[in-house]
Formats: sequence, structure tokens, C-alpha cells
Amino acid sequence: MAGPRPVVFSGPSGAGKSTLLKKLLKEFDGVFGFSVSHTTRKPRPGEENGKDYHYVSREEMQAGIAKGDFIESAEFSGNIYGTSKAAVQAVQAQNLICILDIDMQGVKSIRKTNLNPIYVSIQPPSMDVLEKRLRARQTESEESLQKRLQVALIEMEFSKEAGQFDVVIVNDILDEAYEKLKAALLQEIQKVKNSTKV
Ligand SMILES: Nc1nc2c(ncn2[C@@H]2O[C@H](COP(=O)(O)OP(=O)(O)O)[C@@H](O)[C@H]2O)c(=O)[nH]1
Ligand SMILES: Nc1ncnc2c1ncn2[C@@H]1O[C@H](COP(=O)(O)OP(=O)(O)O)[C@@H](O)[C@H]1O
Repeated sequence: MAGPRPVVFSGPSGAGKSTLLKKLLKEFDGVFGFSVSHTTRKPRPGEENGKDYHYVSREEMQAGIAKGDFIESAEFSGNIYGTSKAAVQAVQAQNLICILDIDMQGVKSIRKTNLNPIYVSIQPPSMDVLEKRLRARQTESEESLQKRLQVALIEMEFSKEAGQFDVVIVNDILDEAYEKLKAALLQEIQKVKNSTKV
């Protein structure tokens, strides 16, 4: 029997993807598993290698891509990010709903695979709010922040294209956004819960 459908989270940097998916992983331990991507960007304070990302050099990343280790990869804001086959398999082997946090290039690549995920777009209420949140997060240099805001405009437009996402969630009030997210995933959550009942 096919395992549960994965869930793709996409949307502008700073929209709240990590915040929302961490809440899901915490509330539904044993239901969701995170696909740990590889990245060439440096870890932020508090991030853990192997948990948030696998942090690698550009050379290692390029070698892995050339070897065919990745389902998809993309350059985002000066760094390479990619989903390895192993990352997704590790989650699916446990019969968990695999969560992918990827940019719009990743969404386009995943669409060409047989992963068949539910596509969720997380959007900020406005560009102004997005910029405030990104600044308050204090993880980016001014240059990195400006790059992210430029790409954000494109990601926001992309989410409005018909057929790109199964659900678009505007993350204004966090608790409300989280409830909408749960409602959208309820059916898949229930399937996993039923399949693990003894
Ligand atoms: N295509 C692709 N994008 C990824 C992957 N991992 C992360 N991203 C995206 O890369 C962008 C930057 O991520 P990150 O540096 O963690 O910054 P943040 O989104 O501001 O927290 C985000 O849009 C992520 O969704 C991946 O494996 N593949
Ligand atoms: N609904 C919200 N209201 C206020 N701040 C939020 C909300 N959602 C997320 N944040 C904050 O905004 C910043 C960006 O969120 P984050 O989850 O890191 O975004 P992403 O993973 O999409 O880049 C973080 O500092 C986070 O704590």
C-alpha cells in the first residue's frame, strides 16, 4: 500500500513556514517527519546540523547533485539547497507524512516526480509585514534581506497562479493560520493515525 502523501510547504522567506511546520511536528509526533534538506548556507544560531539542514560545502553539494543523490535542487539567494532521495526515504520508511520546505523552483521540480504531495503555500499578509518579520528575526545581513524580499514578490505572485497550490494560507495571526493548516491536512493525519492503531 502506498504510504501517506507528502506535504510541500512553500512561500516567501519569512512567511512562517518553519514556525508552522515545527508546530505540526511537535503536536503530531509520530505522524509527520521532516525532510532534512542539504544547503550550502551557514547555520544560524540555534540551528542543528542534521536536524534543520545538512550543512555542506558548495563542492560537496555539487558532487552529490552530479551523482544523482538529489530529487531536486535550486540556487536561492546565493546558496544551493536540495532535497536528497535519502532525506525523503528516511521519513517515508517510517510511514510518516513527509514535510518538504522548498522554494518555488523546488515546487516546479517536485511536480515532475511521482511524489504526489499536497502543495501548501504559506504567505505573509503583506510585503510590509514580511519585511518587519524578517528584520525582527535578525538572521539576515541587509544584502541577504533585500535579496529575499525581491524573491518574495515573485513567490507571492506564483502562489496566485491557478493550480499551483492545493491550499494557500495567509499567516497573519499565527494560531489562526495553524488551525487552517491542520484543517487542510486533517484527512492525511487521520489516515496515518488509523494505520498505526493496533
Ligand atoms: N528547492 C529547495 N528549496 C529549499 C530547500 N530547503 C530549503 N529551501 C528553500 O530555501 C529558501 C531559504 O531557506 P532558508 O535559508 O532556510 O531561509 P528562510 O526560508 O528565510 O528560513 C526557502 O524558500 C526554503 O523553502 C530544498 O531542499 N530545495
Ligand atoms: N503569525 C506570525 N506573527 C508574527 N510573527 C510571526 C508569525 N509567524 C512567524 N513569525 C515570525 O516571523 C519570522 C519568520 O518566520 P519563519 O518561520 O522563520 O519563516 P520562514 O521559515 O518562512 O522563512 C520568525 O521570527 C517567526 O518567529
